Amino acid sequence: MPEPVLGIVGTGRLAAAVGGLAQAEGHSVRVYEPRAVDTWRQGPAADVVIDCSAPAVTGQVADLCGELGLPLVECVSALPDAQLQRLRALAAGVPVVLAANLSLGNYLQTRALRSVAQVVTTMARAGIDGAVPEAAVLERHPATKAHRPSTTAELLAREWTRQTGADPADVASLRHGPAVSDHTVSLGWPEQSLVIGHHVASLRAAAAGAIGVATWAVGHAPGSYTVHEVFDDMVAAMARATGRAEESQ
Ligand SMILES: NC(=O)C1=CN([C@@H]2O[C@H](COP(=O)(O)OP(=O)(O)OC[C@H]3O[C@@H](n4cnc5c(N)ncnc54)[C@H](OP(=O)(O)O)[C@@H]3O)[C@@H](O)[C@H]2O)C=CC1
Ligand SMILES: O=C(O)C1=N[C@H](C(=O)O)C[C@H](O)C1
Repeated sequence: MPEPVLGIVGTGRLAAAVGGLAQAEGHSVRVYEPRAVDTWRQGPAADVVIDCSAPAVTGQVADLCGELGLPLVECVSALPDAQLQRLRALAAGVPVVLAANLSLGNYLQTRALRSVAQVVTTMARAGIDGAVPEAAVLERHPATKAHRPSTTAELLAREWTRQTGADPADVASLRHGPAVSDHTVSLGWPEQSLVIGHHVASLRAAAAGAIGVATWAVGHAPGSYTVHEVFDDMVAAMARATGRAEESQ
């Protein structure tokens, strides 16, 4: 099968990082300018769409993908419920990957957090008092970031709650400093603490994930996937290909 043409919606920082890396890796790219929707249906379509724009644009992106049957990698954060519902409806016909954080480090951070949560909840069920620590999430982005908290911070908090049944004590935001982001989960017991942190210095981290996930989405069945489900699937395929036991989730 020929390499898919990657459609990128956006002209900002993330779009530039995805487009720059895609071209450096030899992918064909079509840019969909978010303020020129009337041009989107002109010329040959892409094979998959990577939305790097803004919540105001997501409905039009979903319309395009629905009409042309194109898989969608949705990278925009802080989507309102109405947009998320629109994407769920779209997923009946095409693969839709919800990808609020595309970096490998966030995937590993989330898996590490889940692993810790599973151990301490097992200890708590066995009757060990105080096994489950108090959690807190702190995210930092530059002052230019549009909303707070980041969707990534909300997802880390939700993962902790899902695994332990306890909400983090706080999900806090800091707006200062350089690109791109820091996400820190602090776990505190009275006598000790554990910090699971992830620092991103370049949007190339997200761009690499976006290109891999978009390529995965082409040819996959319609449905709604999280980016971490896609990474799980990729890791399982690598484990099979290298003859190792499949990754346990
Ligand atoms: N999934 C991930 O790993 C990552 C996700 N993100 C998320 O991706 C999104 C984009 O981030 P970033 O590239 O830094 O943002 P930028 O502000 O640099 O770019 C946003 C893009 O959307 C366009 N846009 C914004 N508002 C509108 C509007 N109302 N109508 C039409 N077009 C609009 C902008 O056009 P114009 O310049 O003309 O305003 C620009 O092309 C954010 O939601 C961010 O949180 C960011 C990094 C990583
Ligand atoms: O705006 C950003 O830069 C980022 N936004 C995403 C989020 O809100 O979770 C992911 C990452 O933090 C970069």
